[in-house]
Formats: sequence, C-alpha cells, structure tokens
Amino acid sequence: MSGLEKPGPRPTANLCGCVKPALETGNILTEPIGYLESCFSAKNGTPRQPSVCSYSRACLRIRKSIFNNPEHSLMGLEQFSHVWILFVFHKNGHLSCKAKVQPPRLNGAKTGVFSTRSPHRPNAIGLTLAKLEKVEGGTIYLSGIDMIHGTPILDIKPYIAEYDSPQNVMEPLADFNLQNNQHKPKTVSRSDSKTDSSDQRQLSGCDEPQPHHGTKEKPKCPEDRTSEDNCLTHSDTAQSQQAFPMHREITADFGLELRSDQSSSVTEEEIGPYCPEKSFLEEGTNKKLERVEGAAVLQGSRAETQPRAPHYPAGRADGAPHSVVPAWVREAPVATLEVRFTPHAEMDLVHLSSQGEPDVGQASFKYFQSAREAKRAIEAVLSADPRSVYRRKLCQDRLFYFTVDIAHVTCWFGDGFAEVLKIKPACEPVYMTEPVEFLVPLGS
Ligand SMILES: C[S@@+](CC[C@H](N)C(=O)[O-])C[C@H]1O[C@@H](n2cnc3c(N)ncnc32)[C@H](O)[C@@H]1O
Repeated sequence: MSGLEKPGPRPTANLCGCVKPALETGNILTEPIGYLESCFSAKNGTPRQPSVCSYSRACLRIRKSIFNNPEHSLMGLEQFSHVWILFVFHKNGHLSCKAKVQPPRLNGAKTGVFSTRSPHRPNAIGLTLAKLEKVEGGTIYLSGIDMIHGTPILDIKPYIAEYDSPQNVMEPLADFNLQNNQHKPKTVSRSDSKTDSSDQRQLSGCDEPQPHHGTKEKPKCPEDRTSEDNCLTHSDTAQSQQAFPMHREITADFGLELRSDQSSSVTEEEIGPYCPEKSFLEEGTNKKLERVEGAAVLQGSRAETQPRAPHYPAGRADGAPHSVVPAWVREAPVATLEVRFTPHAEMDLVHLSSQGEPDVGQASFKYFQSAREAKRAIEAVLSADPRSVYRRKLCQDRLFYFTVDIAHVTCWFGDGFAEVLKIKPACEPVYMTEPVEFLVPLGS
C-alpha cells in the first residue's frame, strides 16, 4: 500500500499542497445518465429483487446532457438479452446507514450491511439485472426491474454470463450441446473502431443474443404508447423468455432442474439476483429441455457426470468455480404466498383496463399490455410477500396498499395467502418529468 494515499472522505491536499483530483480519491459526483420510468411509483410493493416480477416494466432515456447523440451510446447493446443497471436509491430518505441491517429473510436478525442487498449502504447504489426488451434510439426498455419511478440511473452494463456468473468464468462447457441451447462462441461485429483487441476477444465469448429483440411486443414509455398497444398480450414464448439468464446458465451448467415456482425462495429477496446454490437442491435425470412457466428447465447431462453436493466450501479441490450463499438466503422465513382476488377486485381490474379512452381523459395501463399481465404482476409482487418484517409480524390484519402502473391495489394478508380486495385507478399516474439537473453526492 505504500505510495497510495489513504482514501478519505474528501479530495485532500497532499504534502506539496496539491489537491488530488476527485477521481483519484474516489470522491466522484455522479451525474445520472437518465431517470427511470417505472411501473412502480413507490417503494411499497416494489419487488425486492428483479426476479420477483418478470412483468415489471420500465424505460430509460439517455439524457442529451450526457451524450449529444444518446443513441450512439446504446449502439450494440441490443445484442444483449440482459443488462446490469446501476442506480441511486434516491428515496432512502437519508444518507446515513448502519453497519448491521435486518434483511427480510433474516426475520428480524441482523447481519453486516455488505452481506445484504439493503438500500441503506454507505453509498446508496443499487444493482439490478434487468431484461433488455428493446433499444430504440436513445431509449432502452426493460422488464424484471425492482426500481421505482424516477430512480436516477448511473450506468448500464451488458450482462455477460462468462464474466458475471461464477459457473461460466473458467472454461467453455465442452459437453453442453443440447438442442436449442448450444453453448457456442459468437462473433459480434462492432462498428466502434476504438474497440481494442481484448474487448473483441471478450465479446466473442458472449452468449448468443436472445432472438426476441426483433420479434416480440415491447413495452413503451408511457407517452409512446397508444391504447391499441395496451390490448396486446405477451405470447407464451415471450413469457418463457423472461426467465433470467442465471437460471438458464445454472441449469445448463449443472444439468439440474430449476422451476420458476421453486426458484422463488432463492431469487426473490434482498440477497441478490441469483443463487446458483439453489440449483444444487434438485437433480434432474432425464436429458431434456422443458419450458415451465417462464423458466427453462434443463434436466440431465452434467448432474449425472459431475454430481455436486449442496454445500461446497468456496475453494474447491477441483478448482471449479461456483458461488456459495448462506443458508438464510436459501431458506426464506415465509413461504411463497397464495394470491387470491375477490370477485370485486377482478372486476376492478377489468374495468381499469377497459378505461383507456385518452380522448376523454381516462387512463389505461402504461406499462402492462393487458389486464391479464397486470394481474400476473400483482400476483408476483404479493406472492413474494412484500411486507416488512415488522408488518408481517405485528400488523398482520392491517390493509396493505401499493401501486403498480395505474392500479392502486388494496389487499390483506392471511395465513399463507394474500387477498386483493380492491383495485382503483392510482391518483397520480406514473408520468415522467425529468428532474432539474442535479448532481447526486454519494455517501454521507
Ligand atoms: C432490496 S433493493 C435491491 C435493489 C437491487 N436489486 C440491489 O440489489 O441493489 C430493492 C428495494 O429497494 C427499494 N427501492 C427501489 N428503488 C428505490 C429508489 N430509487 N430509492 C430508494 N429505494 C428504492 C424498493 O423498496 C425495492 O423493493
């Protein structure tokens, strides 16, 4: 460490009196590349992780103040199926944070903030792996998000399984060559002449881009949508493509079965967007690929040749990379809830979706493409039990409210279930007006 200046809270003068530039001291002021337009308007009811609700939608326009031609900055991104989004938890209410926090999965127990995905951290930065639905000019369209409307976005990075998933980082899987899911290197052509050779090498190892980009219906920013768009429904294929890449790759790598309903206890909370460990829990025996409710289920192959136990230590004798998570991450304190709608709530939903008469000033869904999709989203949010530990334990009979898209949902929780009682139009539809230019200071 000699020769390196100790990181401090502010750019500091060194011995000769010069002030170190902010970048060198890590004291950067960030400037959001854009502000998210999200179907979630408030923290309440917003999924704790992106995998909770694949129907959750958002869009992001790159600001012209960042790049004169925002579309140039997104060039090539459409070749990726998923992106990492770095953002500011701008609605934390305060900048302070504690060294120990109580994540919902620990049911009131504490753990170090850095072992959680808590929004309250020294630098209020969030990280979400979202599905990239579409790139259009200087705007990207996302699904499977856990950020609220107006969230300042700091950066976008492509999700690259080979780098971002521990099972994929080392060697290519020679024996993974199943129908429709071949693991083969792809050459990506890039028009950016500045790309260096190492970038090119890395890109050539990427996954096949998902074929859905050019073909399926995509969400639109609210103002881009017409009432016709709101009638569109997702095809089953589209739903199945909303499986997260980690599910695909985990199942591919280990040849294990991972169903969407079974993955929820692992992927739906504050601990992270994926949990490869979960895939150890079940071993498939038949060599076939199924689609089950949005998740690719790959059975057989590697699990037979390379059986793996559920609790490997971090460093394994055979050197094979994989990740480890603690038991509290895998074992949720509450099971996935059954979600019911009263007949009244069902009617409310239909009514809400049929209200789309822009000429008479009525709102319709801005992010969902049908009442069915809105219902699925509400189900997904509630089945993961969005209540805080405090509410879950002490206020069980209280009503719970949240807003998604233009639906203001009233529900209550019983033993093992959530029931939607009422769905009304939200008072304030989620419109996006860019906040006045400001720089977000991170940390306290
Ligand atoms: C547990 S955090 C996880 C976020 C991200 N996936 C991560 O791991 O960094 C997700 C929760 O943060 C809250 N949240 C989302 N957007 C926010 C924002 N802009 N400001 C403050 N809280 C936000 C919502 O309550 C949501 O349920």
